[in-house]
Amino acid sequence: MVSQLSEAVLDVIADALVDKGYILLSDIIPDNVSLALIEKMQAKQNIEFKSAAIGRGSEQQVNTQIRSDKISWLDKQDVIDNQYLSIMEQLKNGLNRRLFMGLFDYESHYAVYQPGAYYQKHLDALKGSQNRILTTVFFLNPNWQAENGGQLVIYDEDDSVITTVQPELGTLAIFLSERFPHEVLPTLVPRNSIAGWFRVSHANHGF
Ligand SMILES: O=C(O)CCC(=O)C(=O)O
Ligand SMILES: [Fe+2]
Repeated sequence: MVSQLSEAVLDVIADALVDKGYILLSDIIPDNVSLALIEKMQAKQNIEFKSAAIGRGSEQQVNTQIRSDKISWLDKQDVIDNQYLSIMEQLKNGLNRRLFMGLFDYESHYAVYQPGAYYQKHLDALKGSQNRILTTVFFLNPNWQAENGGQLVIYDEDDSVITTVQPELGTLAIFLSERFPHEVLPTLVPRNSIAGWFRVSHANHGF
């Protein structure tokens, strides 16, 4: 069964993106999907995860000074990955209908931050690059304790903290990729998440 995002939830998300550029949600991904994603991550750990790189194309490099998570990309062909991806597809269509954002595709990876891992403050997209438009981060850690660290800190354009997000199971953060610098504080215990980005089609932008 494919879970459905209600029109009311899509309205709330669209309004928040217009008003503030970001939103934190809980309870929009059904528990059975979250649990399947957790199991999937646990099964994959240590086999299929690779050190995450920064930069794009030929400039890609692993730099553990900046980020030290390990990642594994989601795949539409995988039944469990597809449960999450189909909800993101509904989000994409719902936002395009409401805001004419022209979101075209979505790429996402599981990420595991082992004890000591972090991701220094960064933007997910260069201003004006029109590559990554909207970022999503979905957390998969039941009973997260604040003293574990590992929070996602989101800053405004003047580098003041807007919000500090505990990576608790079921929380989904959505924010405009070019607008909000953010960082993952060092975690003391393993921290699991799925980070994803909606992109526009380059074909629509003269490339
Ligand atoms: O896991 C998180 O809280 C955010 C990860 C992140 O910022 C990224 O992968 O670009
Ligand atoms: Fe990021």
